[in-house]
Amino acid sequence: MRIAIIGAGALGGTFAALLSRDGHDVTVTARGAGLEAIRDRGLRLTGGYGDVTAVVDARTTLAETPDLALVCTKAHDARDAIAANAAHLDGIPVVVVQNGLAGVEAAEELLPGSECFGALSIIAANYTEPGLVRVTTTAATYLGRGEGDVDDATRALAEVLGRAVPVVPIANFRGAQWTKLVVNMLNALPAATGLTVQETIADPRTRRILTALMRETVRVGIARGIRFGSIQGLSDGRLRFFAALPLALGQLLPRSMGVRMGAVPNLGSTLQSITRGQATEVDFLNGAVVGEAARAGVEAPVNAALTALVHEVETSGRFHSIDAVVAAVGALGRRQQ
Ligand SMILES: NC(=O)C1=CN([C@@H]2O[C@H](COP(=O)(O)OP(=O)(O)OC[C@H]3O[C@@H](n4cnc5c(N)ncnc54)[C@H](OP(=O)(O)O)[C@@H]3O)[C@@H](O)[C@H]2O)C=CC1
Ligand SMILES: CC(C)(CO)C(=O)C(=O)O
Repeated sequence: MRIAIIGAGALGGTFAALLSRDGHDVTVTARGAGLEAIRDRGLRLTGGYGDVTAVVDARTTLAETPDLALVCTKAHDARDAIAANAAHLDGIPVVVVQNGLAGVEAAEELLPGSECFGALSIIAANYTEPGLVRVTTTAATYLGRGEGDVDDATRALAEVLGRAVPVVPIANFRGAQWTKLVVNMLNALPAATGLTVQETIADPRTRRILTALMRETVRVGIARGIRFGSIQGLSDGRLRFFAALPLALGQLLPRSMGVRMGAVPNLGSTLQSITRGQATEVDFLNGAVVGEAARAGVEAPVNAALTALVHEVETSGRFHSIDAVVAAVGALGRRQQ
């Protein structure tokens, strides 16, 4: 199959290399140093899925219409990247591989002739240097669309992609985006402090704030009438139970996520943007929780505080100490026993 990957960074690079290894004819779009490196040395993947050097067609925008495309940019770059390639994307199936709640709707709006799907990946991939990606945790990617059952098109697509990388078709994709949003509460604290995800879970002070972030997100989802979709053992029932627990007990949730993630240090995709001096997706993650809370007429103070802290790091280039983060959000967390 001719498959295009729009945005060959950490996850896009992972999918491009693994789909190329599976025999597909892969084109990637990239820019700057990434584009140069992929053209010069191929797309290099290392870590959990083995070592692959994929020779792929790399360009700034597509020159031909592929059979299938995966949009793998960060959320804030997705609209521009889709628009720049719309002439060759509109009409073909498009999978938006993206965290947050907004990705699939944006693609549907910009590509009215396409069938659009969403993919929620639990893979942890580190864009180590231009053109080089290291997979630090292997895990499933969940594919779906809408709120209903798995349809035939989703099942067929999952089968094609699943030959290259583990892909699970899921029902209630919309609800699963919310479940992934809860998982992505792992991202902001590393971006605010420079700690890895594992260090964030290990430290009792950051783990407590992380639990408060996750619990607040589930409570906002409930206030918005969301039925959480099942991914990675997290179901609607389990999340509702978690949201009712006191913070001390709720900490079992991030702890179990840390165990699944394993020991290879994971920066998370938001801290990776910071280390590259780029804008982050925080407005689409913690910021989205704040926006959804406002729509439900409730508050999300811990998510609001973390959104502000990450924006401060984006601007100053300096991480906050754990003590400073505790001072900024600790009082909020303590109020929410
Ligand atoms: N990394 C991970 O482990 C995981 C990430 N995710 C999610 O997957 C999505 C992608 O994240 P991730 O792979 O980490 O992001 P990256 O920033 O590593 O990769 C995105 C790539 O897209 C490129 N890009 C952006 N706009 C364009 C454009 N217009 N044309 C061509 N290339 C473009 C970027 O280039 P440049 O470098 O120049 O900005 C970058 O290389 C996010 O929503 C993230 O939250 C989900 C699970 C795990
Ligand atoms: C699952 C996790 C936390 C993997 O790193 C992720 O989605 C991200 O980094 O954005």
